[in-house]
Amino acid sequence: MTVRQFTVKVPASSANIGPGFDVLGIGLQLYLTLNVTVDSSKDTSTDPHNVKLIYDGNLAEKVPLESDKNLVTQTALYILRANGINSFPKGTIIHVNNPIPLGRGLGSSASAIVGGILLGNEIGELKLSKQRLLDYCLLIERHPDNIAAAMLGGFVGSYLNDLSPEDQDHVNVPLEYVLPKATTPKEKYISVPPPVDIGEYVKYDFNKHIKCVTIIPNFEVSTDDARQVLPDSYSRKDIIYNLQRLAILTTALTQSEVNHKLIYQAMKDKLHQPYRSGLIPGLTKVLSSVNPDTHPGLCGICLSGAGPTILCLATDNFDQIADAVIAIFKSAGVECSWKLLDLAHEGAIVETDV
Ligand SMILES: Nc1ncnc2c1ncn2[C@@H]1O[C@H](COP(=O)(O)OP(=O)(O)O)[C@@H](O)[C@H]1O
Ligand SMILES: N[C@@H](CCOP(=O)(O)O)C(=O)O
Repeated sequence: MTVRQFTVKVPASSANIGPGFDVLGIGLQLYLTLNVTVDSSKDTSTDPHNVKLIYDGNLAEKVPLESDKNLVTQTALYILRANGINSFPKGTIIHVNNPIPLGRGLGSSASAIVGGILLGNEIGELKLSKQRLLDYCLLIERHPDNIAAAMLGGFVGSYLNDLSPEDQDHVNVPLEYVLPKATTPKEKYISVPPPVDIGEYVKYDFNKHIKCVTIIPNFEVSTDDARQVLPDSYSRKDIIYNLQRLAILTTALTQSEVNHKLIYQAMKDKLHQPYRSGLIPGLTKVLSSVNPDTHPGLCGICLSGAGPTILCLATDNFDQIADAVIAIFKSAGVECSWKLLDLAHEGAIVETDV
């Protein structure tokens, strides 16, 4: 009888940080954990790929426990298949603990994908680097911002490389070929590794006095839906508006003396937030009424990821800032909870139990 045990731990994330749509992300100290045991004496044969999944967390009733339907195990099966392995070993038991709320803009899907890729890397003993594992993640979540933050931790910027036409076709395959559905023909399953170096990533410093106040409305916005409402093209004026702020923001957040007003202005956006306001009652008012003059200590305010969570970066007065946002949402008929979170500087890890 062989027993193997390890734990995968992946931080939540907040993507975009205002002007950095699909570019910036920060890892947050709220962790998806996968406690994995492989014990060949345990019978897991009722699952098509030998896994018994146990899930604790928000909206647990919505999370499938079959390995070919659950995002974490589907993702692990993709990286295993791409490396010649078609199943988990017999007796694989995965206990998932997920405090990251689903569909709220705190990167739950990015954490699940990064967790699934690390799970597959460990189960298959593939020993791939994080840079290479990010290539696998990007075949599933095709914007790098929160994937990079979840994998690497800290405050991260990323871009996607120009690929050859064949590599670009590979990256653009329908998602159901990467994470097959029951209706996907077997011959369409992606079972080869992704192109190498799909993206590039840099970690910036981040002033340690700046904390993340996350105000979480009690409804979900699917990231897919929130991307559907965005236009296909933008005016030169709006693109320049965001580029100017992005250039200032990545340095402003690193400076030892926090310049609240500079950060506040640099966190404004014209590429995604205005279009998403139709999905999030109260958003326009929240973004226009809570500022460093009305709420000292606030550095900047933006939609977290695709929303509906609001991210306030702040050095002080966290409760008052959260209360102000909650009151505005309440007047729009939306109830919220909130969390004060620090940056997760380290990113995703695998801890092997002896
Ligand atoms: N730990 C998890 N296990 C299984 N599925 C998950 C997990 N985390 C997220 N998901 C899936 O991802 C969906 C949310 O993804 P998405 O719309 O991108 O929102 P988010 O902003 O939370 O990433 C969930 O409804 C669920 O289907
Ligand atoms: N850049 C993406 C980020 C989505 O983040 P999520 O946490 O909401 O999944 C976007 O804004 O669409």
